[in-house]
Amino acid sequence: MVKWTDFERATIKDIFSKIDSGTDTCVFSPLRCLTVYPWTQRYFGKFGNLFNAAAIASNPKVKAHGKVIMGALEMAAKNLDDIKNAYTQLSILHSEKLQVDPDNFKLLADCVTIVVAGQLGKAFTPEVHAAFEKFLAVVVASLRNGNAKRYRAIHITFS
Ligand code: HEM
Repeated sequence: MVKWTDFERATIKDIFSKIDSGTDTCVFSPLRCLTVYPWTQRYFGKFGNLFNAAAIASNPKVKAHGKVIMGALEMAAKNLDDIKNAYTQLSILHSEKLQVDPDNFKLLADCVTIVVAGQLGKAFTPEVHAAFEKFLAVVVASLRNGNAKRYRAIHITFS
């Protein structure tokens, strides 16, 4: 079980109170991810035009998906003591249905960090960064969990 200090709990809560998931700001993390790591576009065939940074930035489906991702991160922040269980369905969805290479989770998490750092400015101190990095590491590990189960199952089948 992950242990959180009072400072980490307060910091994560504070960050989500400062990020307004109703605004365009939360859109920047998938936008950045799809632009900087273009291979991630392959999972979003249904999203239409992702041809270049301008197309990605003006794509309404990317915008909507940014809010969906921030919603999932807020859900993790509200379930700090059991993110793994809170993410069970999401993890299975990404592993079994969407078949996302789990290495991509860390890339998106890094994009979220950059966006949050930009929004918080000077308030994003090294200590705040460390707390948020730990939070995202737990989110990424919880999302990877479905894959771990899948590969264990494959291993059992073939051994
Ligand atoms: C911090 C990491 C991530 C979080 C919190 C997250 C969260 C979510 C959520 C909440 C959904 C909607 C699930 C539903 O409809 O029930 C979703 C869908 C999806 N995610 Fe992720 N995701 C993450 C990373 C990624 C990455 C790295 C990729 C691919 C590179 C990806 C690809 C997708 C795709 C293709 C969908 C379906 C989109 C659609 O058809 O509307 N996700 N994700």
